[in-house]
Amino acid sequence: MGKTNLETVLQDTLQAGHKICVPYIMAGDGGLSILEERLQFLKDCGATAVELGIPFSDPVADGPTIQQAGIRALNEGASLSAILAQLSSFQHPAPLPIILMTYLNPILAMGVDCFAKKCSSSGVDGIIVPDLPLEEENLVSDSLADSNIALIRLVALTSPEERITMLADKSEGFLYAVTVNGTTGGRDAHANDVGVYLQQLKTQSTVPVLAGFGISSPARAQEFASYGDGVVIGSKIIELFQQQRLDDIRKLIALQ
Ligand SMILES: O=P(O)(O)OC[C@@H](O)[C@@H](O)c1c[nH]c2ccccc12
Repeated sequence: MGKTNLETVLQDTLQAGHKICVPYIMAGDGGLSILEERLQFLKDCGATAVELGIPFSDPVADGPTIQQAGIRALNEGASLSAILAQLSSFQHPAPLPIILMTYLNPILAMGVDCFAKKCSSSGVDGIIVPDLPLEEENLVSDSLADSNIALIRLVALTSPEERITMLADKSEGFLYAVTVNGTTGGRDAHANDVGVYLQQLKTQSTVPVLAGFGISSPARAQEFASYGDGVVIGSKIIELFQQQRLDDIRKLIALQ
C-alpha cells in the first residue's frame, strides 16, 4: 500500500521539527455528543492525531482505567456503528487524523468491507486491532488498503527479532512500540532498556515509531519521545478528563 494520509501528517510533523503526540480517548465516554468538542480540544493542546477507542465487553489488553471508560461508554449506548455515524455527522471534517482502536470482533460483526468503507467515509485514517495477529491480517488488509486506511502494528518488548523485522517492514502509519509487559495504565517505572529498544526500532522502521503504555507524566512523555518519534498516552488523559484537569492535559500533550 502507498503512503496513507496518516503517515503524511505524521511525517510532516516530524519534518517541522516536532515530536508526535497521540492521545487516546474512549469514544462515547461522557456521551457521543461531546466527541467533536473533545477532538478539537486535543488538537488545540497540540495533539498530532487521536486514538479513539471503541468500547468492547471483553477488552483483553486494557487496564482498569480504560476498562471503566469502556463500561461508561457502553452504558451511554456507544457502539461501533453509532461512533462511525457520529464521526460522519460532524459539522466540519474531524479536526485531526483519527485512529480507531478496536478489537476484531466488532469489525467481523459489521463485516470487514462495510467497516472499511464506513471508516473511510467517516474520516478514519488508521486502525489498531490488538487481537489481530500478523498471521491473520489478510482478514482485513485488502479491504483496508482499498479504503487507504493504515493498519498500525504493535511490537512488544518481548517480540523476537524476526518478528520485529516483519512488523517493521509491514508497518503503515506508525509502528506502535509497547513499552511494558502487561495491560494499559499509568506506571511509576518502566524497564531500563526501553530507550535502547526504541532507538533500535527506529533504525528498522520506515514509518515513525511511537511509544505507548504506562506514560503518565510530561517528563516520561518527553523522554520516550526523544528516543523514538513520539508517544501515545491513554489512561492518564482519561483520568485527567474525568477530573476536569484540562491544564494538566495540555502539559502532558505539549512535547518539545
Ligand atoms: O493507557 P496507556 O497506558 O497510556 O496506554 C495507551 C493505550 O491506552 C492505548 O493506546 C490503548 C488502549 N487500549 C489499547 C489496546 C491495545 C493497544 C493500545 C491500546
